[in-house]
Amino acid sequence: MPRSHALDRYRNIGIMAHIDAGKTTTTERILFYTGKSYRMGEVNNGTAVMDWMEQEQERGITITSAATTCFWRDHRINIIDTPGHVDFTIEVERSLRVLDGAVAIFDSVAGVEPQTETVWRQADKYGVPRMGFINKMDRVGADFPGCVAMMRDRLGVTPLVLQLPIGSEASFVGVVDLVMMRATVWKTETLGAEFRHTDIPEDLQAAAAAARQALLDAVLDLDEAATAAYLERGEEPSPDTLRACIRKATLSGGFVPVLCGSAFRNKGIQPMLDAIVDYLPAPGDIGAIKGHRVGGVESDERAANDDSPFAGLVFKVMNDPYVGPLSFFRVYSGTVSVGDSVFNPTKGEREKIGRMLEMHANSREDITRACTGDIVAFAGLEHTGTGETLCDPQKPIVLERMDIPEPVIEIVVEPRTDADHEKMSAALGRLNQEDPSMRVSLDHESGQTIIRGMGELHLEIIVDRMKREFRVDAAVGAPKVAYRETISRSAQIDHTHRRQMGDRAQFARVVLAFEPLTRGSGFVFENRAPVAAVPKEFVVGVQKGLEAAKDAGVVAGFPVVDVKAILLDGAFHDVDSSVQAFELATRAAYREGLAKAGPVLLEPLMRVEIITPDEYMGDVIGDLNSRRGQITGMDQRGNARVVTGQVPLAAMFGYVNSLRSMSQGRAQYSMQFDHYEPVPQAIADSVRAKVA
Ligand SMILES: Nc1nc2c(ncn2[C@@H]2O[C@H](COP(=O)(O)OP(=O)(O)OP(=O)(O)O)[C@@H](O)[C@H]2O)c(=O)[nH]1
Repeated sequence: MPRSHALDRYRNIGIMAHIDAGKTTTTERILFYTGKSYRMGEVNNGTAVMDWMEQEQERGITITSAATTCFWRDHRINIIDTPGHVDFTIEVERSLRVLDGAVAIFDSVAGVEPQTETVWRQADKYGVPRMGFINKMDRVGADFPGCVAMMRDRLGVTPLVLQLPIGSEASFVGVVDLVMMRATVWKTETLGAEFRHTDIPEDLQAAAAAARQALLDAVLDLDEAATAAYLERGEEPSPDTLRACIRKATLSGGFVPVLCGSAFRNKGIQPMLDAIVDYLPAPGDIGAIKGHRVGGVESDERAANDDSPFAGLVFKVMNDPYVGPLSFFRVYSGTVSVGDSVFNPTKGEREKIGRMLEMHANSREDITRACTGDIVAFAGLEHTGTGETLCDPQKPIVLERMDIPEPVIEIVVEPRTDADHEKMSAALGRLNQEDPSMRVSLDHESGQTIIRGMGELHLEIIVDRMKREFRVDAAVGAPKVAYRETISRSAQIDHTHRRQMGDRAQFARVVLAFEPLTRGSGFVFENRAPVAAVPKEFVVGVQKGLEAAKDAGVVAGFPVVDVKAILLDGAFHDVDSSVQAFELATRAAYREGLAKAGPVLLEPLMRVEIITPDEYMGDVIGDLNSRRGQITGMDQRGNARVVTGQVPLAAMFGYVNSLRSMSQGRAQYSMQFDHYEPVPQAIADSVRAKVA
């Protein structure tokens, strides 16, 4: 079966934005104009077709990244929705991993907002070419040049202004197209509004000429012949030549085409679609995808074409009410058909491709084959989770895994009945498969289940889904800071476990050293004991003991990280020693050893940015200081002040309400995990007192 579109007619793109910049509205419009959305959803009344989950509709925010296929100018555009809320960074990373280009939506009044900056930096990491769409040109205070300047200043890019707005705020009617040097004006604001091309309005001619000149200066030297013709003979480049130069500049990174419009008023969407086709990369432009060494699988790469061995990445697993778990998948190389048996090299398991779907905004189509560049959903995969590779079993490759951020906040959930208990473990297993940034663990002492996540909202949504989708009835505790524990110096313990139980005795001796490691190393075990002192079978007991013990430290029972435990020596008895005896000896040695090694409590420190009108600046700073915050920067942005700082998460609960009342609702903030740091002694004491 031949492919429907050549690979150079594919665009796998993401739409990224700060909350409320208009990502959902813009996506909706794109789907409408590309003809796949039959009913126009409006975010304000909660029927947007991209937002499928109930929670999203209720909250009016986009949480999951669903992929949607649509068509424009005989190109196949796959849109991967990326969330704007920083609680969902992992979702952003996931989608950035599989998209080739992105459209960043800016609010013309707010400009470059903190989360856009965050997502922008993430996109830098993945080298994703981008274009900008300055939305909401109809809003009071819309400032196109201000936004462009902010892109330059805050994002450090060279904006390629391809349009100028005609009118602003209520009088915004269209754009000057600087490639064609003509105006595009929308007749009405209703959906499906037609546009017409006219001459550039007189009062914009000088500005348009200057902006066009700036554009030529920025990109024309990417085409030698065009530069020569222009410089020597004064010949203007043809639109195609100019577009080719803009494309080259965009793909090389650093240059960002900028367009404008108003998604809500249906202006500017069609030219944006043209620009996606003209300037954003096709899968072939990205080059071969690299795999990395894991276990027996060597590092390798795959060229992006149908003849390469099959390989691709599951970037999203979501539970679909009709089909069950759906795994969104990007094919990087080769092709895959229904009935194929493919290989998951991370799990070492085969998967059978039973059903394959192409997702549209509000319909799905069963397909039998997917080719390089396609984004499809597999139904019924058994073993594969988010971030894992599926490939040709004869040619295994592991495509890179994504960075998963540290969870900083936790809640305790207690199912009401035994039946709920069972449902809950199934539900959490499923949710975890969808979302590797949530962690589930069992408190060994209390037997309670603990869920850890990225932020209050993240946990709230997990619990909400557990209750609604999986019908689990559970008592849920208040969110708490996910503290960690570590040690500040090395210590060595020689512990002998001896116990008489009836006519049986238990014996094990372990010599364990505990050493601090650098942040982010986790808990590591090393065995250096001679086999004659501790035979292999008993080393298992030591490992088991540490495994169980590391979840609870000696300061206040939080997980222990950045510690190396080394088994140096030991002793056993032919009859009385057992795995269990070694496990018990290790647990005792662990408690003693950690207590000797200067244990400390670590807390998550958050990077906070607050944007406030000048008059509340003093209050905002005073309040941050009272929250143990450290101010790291103060800046002016437009007529607002920007305060940045680091504040312990523990001091930030309910901050949104304080800030609101402090500034009469005018200040905003955003917050993100930065690193773990030791807690001051007085605070550590109070945390311990609360836990005890
Ligand atoms: N005036 C005006 N309002 C707009 C425009 N585009 C979107 N909006 C409004 O801005 C609000 C946010 O729009 P969304 O499309 O939900 O923004 P979003 O970026 O998807 O937001 P999240 O899903 O929360 O990340 C809604 O009330 C929209 O109606 C626009 O062009 N002009």
